[in-house]
Amino acid sequence: MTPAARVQAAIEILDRVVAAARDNGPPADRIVTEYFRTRRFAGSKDRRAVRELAYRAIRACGPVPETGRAAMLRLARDDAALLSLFDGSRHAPGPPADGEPVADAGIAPRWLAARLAKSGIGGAEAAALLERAPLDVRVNTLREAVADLPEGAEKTVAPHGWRYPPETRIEQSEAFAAGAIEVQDTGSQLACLAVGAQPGEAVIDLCAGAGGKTLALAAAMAGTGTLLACDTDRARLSRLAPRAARAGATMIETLLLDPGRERVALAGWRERADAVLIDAPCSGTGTWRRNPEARWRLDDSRLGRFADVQARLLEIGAELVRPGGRLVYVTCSLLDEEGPDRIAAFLAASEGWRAEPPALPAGRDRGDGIRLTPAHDGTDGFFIARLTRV
Ligand SMILES: C[S@@+](CC[C@H](N)C(=O)[O-])C[C@H]1O[C@@H](n2cnc3c(N)ncnc32)[C@H](O)[C@@H]1O
Repeated sequence: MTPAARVQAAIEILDRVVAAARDNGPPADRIVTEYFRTRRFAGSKDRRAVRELAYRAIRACGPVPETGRAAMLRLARDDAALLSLFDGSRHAPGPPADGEPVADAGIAPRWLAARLAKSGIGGAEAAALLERAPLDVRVNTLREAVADLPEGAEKTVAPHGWRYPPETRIEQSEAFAAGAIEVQDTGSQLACLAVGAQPGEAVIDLCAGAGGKTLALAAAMAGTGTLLACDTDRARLSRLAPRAARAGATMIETLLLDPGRERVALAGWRERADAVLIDAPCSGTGTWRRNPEARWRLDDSRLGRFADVQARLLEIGAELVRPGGRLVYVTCSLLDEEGPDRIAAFLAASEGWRAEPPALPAGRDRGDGIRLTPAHDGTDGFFIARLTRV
């Protein structure tokens, strides 16, 4: 593909990303994969270049752009070489017309940028939300003897964490195939550390998804004790078993929950868990480095629904903790309404709980918990609170 044809391809992808943001369609990475499935002529260098261009344009636009072309023109405003490729030649985008719409720059749609600012995320903190994320891995202590760590890593602050440059193809390494390493952001590793899971304990991962954090808990527990992974999403939860097998985490049990009837399925666990992790569904404002188009999918009512689910999950999780046990609440959001405000409301409404923010090697206090941010900690954005049942 010529450089100009790559720009046109990125514009076509952006059109699909914009439509998907409006209609709750697939995420950008799936759109990119789909786009190339029917365009076999594009080589791997073309694909990488087109993908990179599309993501740069997504990051450059604050509000949802009108079209893919308007998004690309925003990027081209500050990039003369890119603008020169709008030349109307074969497979190239046509030259910009006078008065043609150009998307607005910014961190996020205005209302959302204002919410973040109210939560103390503005300026450099906000800009860092859109930087390219590094590639972090966690050495799986259940399997670490099986294969060497691939070269090129730097140690992170997480006890078993290492960092690679973003373009590293870690999934092709022997260590990955052998289950000796897991791809996991440092912030996510620290959220698991906050649980303080010990060998032999009974631990519940209430929102386990495909088990990213469950596997870290299993390693912290040295593969012993009881570890129950729950979720309401059958497809996600079903991805856990093969991952657990690869990681050598044989003690994990899974439990598919029926939304609204979680308490029924978990009745036998009341007041039995040493620790419950609630990695709650949230807006994901802390993970825009990886999914920058996610900021175009939020609105006020969606945020309100997240807050309701978070409050409910806190109540459900709290009932499972034994006296003296820990309840750890995590969101990958930097909005106070999904973090400190939820914990403050829970503590105000519930007796017998004490906030005990975990001692982590990164982060800053925020409300009754700890906040991690890309700018301050080099991690995805997280809020992590630990409560003890007294
Ligand atoms: C942030 S994700 C979890 C990510 C996962 N812990 C990991 O580390 O990869 C939140 C999860 O909560 C699940 N969820 C939503 N509502 C739930 C509910 N009522 N009970 C349990 N899980 C729920 C979603 O299906 C989603 O997988």
